Amino acid sequence: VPVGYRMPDLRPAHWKEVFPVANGDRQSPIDIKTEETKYDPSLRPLNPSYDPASAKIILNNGHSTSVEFDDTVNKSGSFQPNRSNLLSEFSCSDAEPTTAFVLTGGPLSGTYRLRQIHFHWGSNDEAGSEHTVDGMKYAAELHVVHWNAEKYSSFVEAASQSDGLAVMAVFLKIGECNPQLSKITDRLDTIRIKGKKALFTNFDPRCLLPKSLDYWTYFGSLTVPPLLESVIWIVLREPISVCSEQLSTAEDEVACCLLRNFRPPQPLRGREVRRN
Ligand SMILES: NS(=O)(=O)c1ccc(S(=O)(=O)NCc2cccs2)s1
Ligand SMILES: [Zn+2]
Repeated sequence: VPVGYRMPDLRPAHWKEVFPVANGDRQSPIDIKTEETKYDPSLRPLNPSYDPASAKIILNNGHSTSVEFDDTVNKSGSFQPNRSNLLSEFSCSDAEPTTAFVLTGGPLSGTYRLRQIHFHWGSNDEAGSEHTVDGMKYAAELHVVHWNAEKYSSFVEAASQSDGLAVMAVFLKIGECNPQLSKITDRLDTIRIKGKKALFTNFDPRCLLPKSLDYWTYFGSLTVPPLLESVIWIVLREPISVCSEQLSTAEDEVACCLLRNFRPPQPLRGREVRRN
């Protein structure tokens, strides 16, 4: 390390020194005050449909564990379904096998393509989620990251546009063990150190979603640097369950870099939180 080089302080309170947008007026996460959310009849049902074969790798990127998907299919949908590549027996829902991996409906206009999923957790079962509900923290939070592939030609371009990204957030609460989640936590030992990645496919994120897809939605930002204010947040109201062992596996396996990777709630700055 060069003499005199001062490692930047990576704690959330110092991010504004490197990313001034941290003090912006549409930062995430937020505390969702349920009494102040507004019912909006124009909000449509969410329609996630994912192709399990588009899952590619599991990655420890230093601040979270993520599953990366192949989001390069061109607009014409060159992927042709057939028995062998649909692996529908891997699907957890009786939904029709799909050839896309997109999120449509909800508050979105257009088609948002799946890019990656990742988790935020804490060092114990009491804290870990980024969004809170009436001040209550969940044990962890899953983020399903999509980008507006209809309007923009790449994820990085979309990430700098106000309607570029759509992230579906799912709360994890301590309860029954979650066999779908085990497909990920059982692989964490293969990516123990930062930057490590491993093959990971035949995974349908729909299997991690709760029964109800009712949601709150608001305009916000990435919750990690570069904190870009380009995210339409869709927070599912029903949590999924995870057992302590699964969460402690995650914390133990990759505790080195991920012990506490959740940003505290940010000022609402007059924004509205709508519900369907
Ligand atoms: N917690 S969250 O859902 O807000 C995310 C954190 C990281 C995300 S990313 O992997 O999509 N990279 C985001 C980008 C990096 C550079 C340009 S955009 S999304
Ligand atoms: Zn996240």
